[in-house]
Amino acid sequence: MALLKVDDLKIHFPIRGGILNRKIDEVRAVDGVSFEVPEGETYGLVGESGSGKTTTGKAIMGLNNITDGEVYFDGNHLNDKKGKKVDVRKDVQMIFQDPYSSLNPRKRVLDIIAEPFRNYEKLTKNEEKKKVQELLERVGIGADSIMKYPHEFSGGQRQRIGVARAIALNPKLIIADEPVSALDVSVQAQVLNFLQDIQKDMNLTLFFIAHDLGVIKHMCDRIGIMYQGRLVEEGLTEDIFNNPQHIYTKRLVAAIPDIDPRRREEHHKFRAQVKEEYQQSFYDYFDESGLAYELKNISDTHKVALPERG
Ligand SMILES: Nc1ncnc2c1ncn2[C@@H]1O[C@H](COP(=O)(O)OP(=O)(O)OP(=O)(O)O)[C@@H](O)[C@H]1O
Repeated sequence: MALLKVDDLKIHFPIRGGILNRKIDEVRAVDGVSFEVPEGETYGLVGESGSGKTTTGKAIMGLNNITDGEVYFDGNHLNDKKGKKVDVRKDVQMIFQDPYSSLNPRKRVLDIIAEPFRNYEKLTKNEEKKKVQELLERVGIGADSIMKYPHEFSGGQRQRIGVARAIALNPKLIIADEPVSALDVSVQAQVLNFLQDIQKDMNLTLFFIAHDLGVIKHMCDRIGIMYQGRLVEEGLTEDIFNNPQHIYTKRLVAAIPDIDPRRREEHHKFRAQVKEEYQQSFYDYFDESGLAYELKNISDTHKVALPERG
């Protein structure tokens, strides 16, 4: 059974205006998204800025009001209006994009990491200290760092402290929202590998949000490609990379710089094909699919000239 099941999730935010502050329109941040994540696997949600990835992640954490659709976690219906409220705060933890702003600069590592479990476990001061030291060791930071402040650590180390805090309650699912995009490229791979080790060790399920397909390829068993609040394609990572179906996915895959010299020629061919297909299908697809779509926006984002209308 899937640990996480999201079924036709919709999250619309009202846009208010006028002197009466009435709802005049809405942003369809998430507009009918479905996927399942089996226990112990990593699911990647990829898409450009504003496509609805974070809004989906927050809905799983219970941090967003759901307009329509269902979220099930570990067999529990999380947004059943008539049913009993299910509290997933202990089982679902989040790690954030920016390790510089997500740790309180005025708190010591001891308090940062102990904070989540202080609400759940009544430990003595000594037991608490021991537990934090064990967690620090586990994430590869010396136990003697316990009295330090966040500014005394590098970005990669801070992200490890964020992970120590996230795993302190033995969660089942971790939502990682762009966990390495604020880090130097040189430390990104280290942090990703470390996350995978922790995942294996603890049989964690990971929900991984990123805009970088290279990162997603490295980490995920399955991926969903999100575009303007919808999943345009969804499946096993390998299948999506080897045989992308949707023109938007093809463009993302074609944009990955391929550093394997044996595949360079193949990749160049694929790029040329995608370019042609994109030109041909551009208006067909975007006009008829009903996706709200701003021409200027995509040409700016992808730094491409728009094709002539045929
Ligand atoms: N509380 C809110 N009220 C109104 N609109 C919102 C709210 N939260 C998000 N949105 C809008 O919903 C859309 C999706 O945002 P979201 O943050 O989920 O995208 P994203 O794919 O995670 O992008 P990024 O990578 O930039 O974080 C955006 O247009 C955003 O402006």
